[in-house]
Amino acid sequence: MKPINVGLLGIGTVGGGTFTVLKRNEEEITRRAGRPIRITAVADKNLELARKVAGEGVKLTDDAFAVVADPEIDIVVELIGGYGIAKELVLKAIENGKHVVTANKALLAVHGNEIFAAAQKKGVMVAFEAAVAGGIPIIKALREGLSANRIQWLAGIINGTTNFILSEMRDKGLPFAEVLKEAQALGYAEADPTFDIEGIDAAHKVTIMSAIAFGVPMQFEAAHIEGITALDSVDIAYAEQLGYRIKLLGISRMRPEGIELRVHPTLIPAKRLIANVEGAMNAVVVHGDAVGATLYYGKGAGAEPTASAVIADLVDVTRLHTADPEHRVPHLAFQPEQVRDLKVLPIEEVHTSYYLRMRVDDKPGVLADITRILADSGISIEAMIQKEAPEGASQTDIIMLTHLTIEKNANAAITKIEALPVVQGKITRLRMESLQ
Ligand SMILES: NC(=O)C1=CN([C@@H]2O[C@H](COP(=O)(O)OP(=O)(O)OC[C@H]3O[C@@H](n4cnc5c(N)ncnc54)[C@H](O)[C@@H]3O)[C@@H](O)[C@H]2O)C=CC1
Ligand SMILES: N[C@@H](CC=O)C(=O)O
Ligand code: NA
Repeated sequence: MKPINVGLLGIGTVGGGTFTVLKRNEEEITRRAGRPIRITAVADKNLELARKVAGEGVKLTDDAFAVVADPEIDIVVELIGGYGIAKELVLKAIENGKHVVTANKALLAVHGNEIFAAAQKKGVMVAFEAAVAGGIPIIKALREGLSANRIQWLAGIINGTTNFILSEMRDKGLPFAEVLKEAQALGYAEADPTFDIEGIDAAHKVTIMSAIAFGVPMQFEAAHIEGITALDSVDIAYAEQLGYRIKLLGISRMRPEGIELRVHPTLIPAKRLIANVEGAMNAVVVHGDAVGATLYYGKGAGAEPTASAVIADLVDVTRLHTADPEHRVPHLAFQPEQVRDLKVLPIEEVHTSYYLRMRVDDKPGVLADITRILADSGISIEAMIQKEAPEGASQTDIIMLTHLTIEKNANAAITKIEALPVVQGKITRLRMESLQ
């Protein structure tokens, strides 16, 4: 059977893993795909690296556009990253009638609407399993496995670097900067690690999941994004005492009036399976009206786990290469003309519950003042701890967990509580999700 020819753009962490796994499992993969999948050209601006990884028998170049223009290439695999040259290369590959496989979530979250429209017009596939949660087949699950459902919400630990940092800080008490360096050395972090720690990478991924779960366009620019840099280790400890874990979650929920799309540190009950996902592991919970809650778990970063998803896409594209475009699974799960223009809700309209930590004067009546403001705002309290003031101290910490409310309600109540003379400084507020 004639092999399918692949041009690999970028042979770094994921590109290197893809090359290695494809070679190692060649026989198994061919049995699945129906024909051999061969990387026949590699472009990397670091030619020495390309030579070292790919060896002999493959065309090597530092000009990625030469691969994209090569008439012998059937599928272009983009593993360079970023929104710059990667966008030009992907659009050029599509224009040249080539299928594209990419792990580039940044590119798809920001320019996906344009890229998928171009691919649709040209009748080529753009496959992106590796772009979300690395090796976990979450795109396949959302796009195909759950297609009977009205998906109601999804929430995931979708950034390995930050989950690794939170786990190491909690378990070993290591400082943030040290753990970040380790995550970089292990190949988990983005080229610019602020994308990881500020929640941007997770927002890219939840934007993509939201689009294919709900049949809406990519709306990254409307996502609410908070990372883990402002997180205080005292809150990690208080959350534990209350039976919760803090995880950086990407959350998207379908509501009749719009879509919630947000990334922030989140308290989740410690007894949930997802609360126990540690290190660079990822996990996503998807809730469908028919199936209920489903959980997907696995390695979300690293060379071979991500290569696993890239190659699964190569197998899919190879199988469907000769199929009529109408018989292929739609890029974004819904038929293109069925994509709905449902907008992302502002963060003030989000429905959630809260963890509040405040420093107060250690005087009688303080608690009554605070609970009155919350009650007047229609916010009920689920749990509370008041720390004993240390010997001789005149102030103490109160930690409260609230029931569900609307964010603007919580904001108004927090402003009123902060204005009380007995409350010192700003209130620390974290969102909580029950994930049931
Ligand atoms: N590392 C990981 O665990 C994961 C990475 N991804 C995504 O996969 C993509 C690749 O990531 P990594 O392999 O980690 O990056 P990397 O930095 O290890 O590899 C990128 C490669 O592209 C080459 N390159 C850069 N500019 C180029 C250009 N103009 N022409 C040709 N080659 C060029 C670099 O020399 C490098 O070898 C990114 O989009 C990333 O977000 C997705 C999931 C997991
Ligand atoms: N930097 C990302 C890599 C995979 O997408 C992460 O840490 O999850
Ligand atoms: Na995946």
